[in-house]
Amino acid sequence: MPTVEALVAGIREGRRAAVSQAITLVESTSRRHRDQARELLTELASAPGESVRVGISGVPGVGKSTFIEALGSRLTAAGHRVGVLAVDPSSVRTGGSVLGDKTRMARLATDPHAFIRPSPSAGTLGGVARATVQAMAVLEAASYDVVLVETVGVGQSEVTVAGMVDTFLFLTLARTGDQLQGIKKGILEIADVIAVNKADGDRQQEAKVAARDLAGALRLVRGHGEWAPPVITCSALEDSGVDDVWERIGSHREHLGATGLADKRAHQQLDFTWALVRDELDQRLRHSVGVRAMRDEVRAAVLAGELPATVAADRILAAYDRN
Ligand SMILES: Nc1nc2c(ncn2[C@@H]2O[C@H](COP(=O)(O)OP(=O)(O)OP(=O)(O)O)[C@@H](O)[C@H]2O)c(=O)[nH]1
Repeated sequence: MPTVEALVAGIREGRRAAVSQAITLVESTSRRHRDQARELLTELASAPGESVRVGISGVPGVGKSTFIEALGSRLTAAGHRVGVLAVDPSSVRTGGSVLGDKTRMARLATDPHAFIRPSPSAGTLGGVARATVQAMAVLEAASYDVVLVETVGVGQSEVTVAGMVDTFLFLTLARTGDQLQGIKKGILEIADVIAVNKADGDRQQEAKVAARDLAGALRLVRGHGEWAPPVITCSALEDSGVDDVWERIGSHREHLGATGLADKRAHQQLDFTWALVRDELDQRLRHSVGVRAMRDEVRAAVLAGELPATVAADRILAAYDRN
């Protein structure tokens, strides 16, 4: 691993190897690497790059990779530098595929103006989020002016990604029957733009109907005066409507305005600060010598019904504090 100084220089020149090594560094959980990563990010922060941060989510098979390939290729053709990151905290990969898998974005993977990085496999969502936010800073310092963060439509990962991007795009499919059944209410609350994908062939009409239904449902969820997330249709496979989605992302940005965007990012930083603190405390608790020494005993006592949870928790905390 090169020195932090060399990495910073390489990143500023936009050299891929340096970007890649820096991301490996920020993904590492070793103490020494964490210290180096902190030093690196402090250096990079002195020249913050301005970028468009977009989260992209949807259930496995909705077409996220295909969509990112289509959108990313359009953007690089238009002169942008595009970074693609992924947040996938599940140990068992969704549908067997790795998010951010380069083989599924073949064109973008060989595009000199794009940088794709699969999700770090590090266990907890907090750990993955931490690495991703830092990887985003590395990409921005290397002049990637659009960063796309892919995540799956399961669990907490969408909320986490929504907390690190400017605009959150939710990809969905037209389904027969109850269109909204498969869509969690929470998603409608965090989505800024919704696109019904696979609107091609004989599915176009169905997709339009689904988009209209969804737009109706959204009106019930969102209050007056708030940003009304547009619901549009697209086909990532045929690359139709993808430009429209990008335009809507731009509209959302305009709606935020410069101060709105700065404010949103500042609050994200604050939330992230506390998330990091919680994550670190959790790590310390796990590695606490005092807690380790009594963990098995407490476990057995709680399982046997001999120790109430409240008392057990107090004992664990006392052991941690004594450390
Ligand atoms: N007809 C049609 N098929 C599509 C479209 N977009 C993606 N597909 C197909 O849907 C399948 C899944 O696409 P992916 O892009 O791998 O989907 P994904 O959401 O990234 O999937 P996971 O990584 O498993 O979560 C592939 O066979 C694609 O070719 C589209 O716009 N129209």
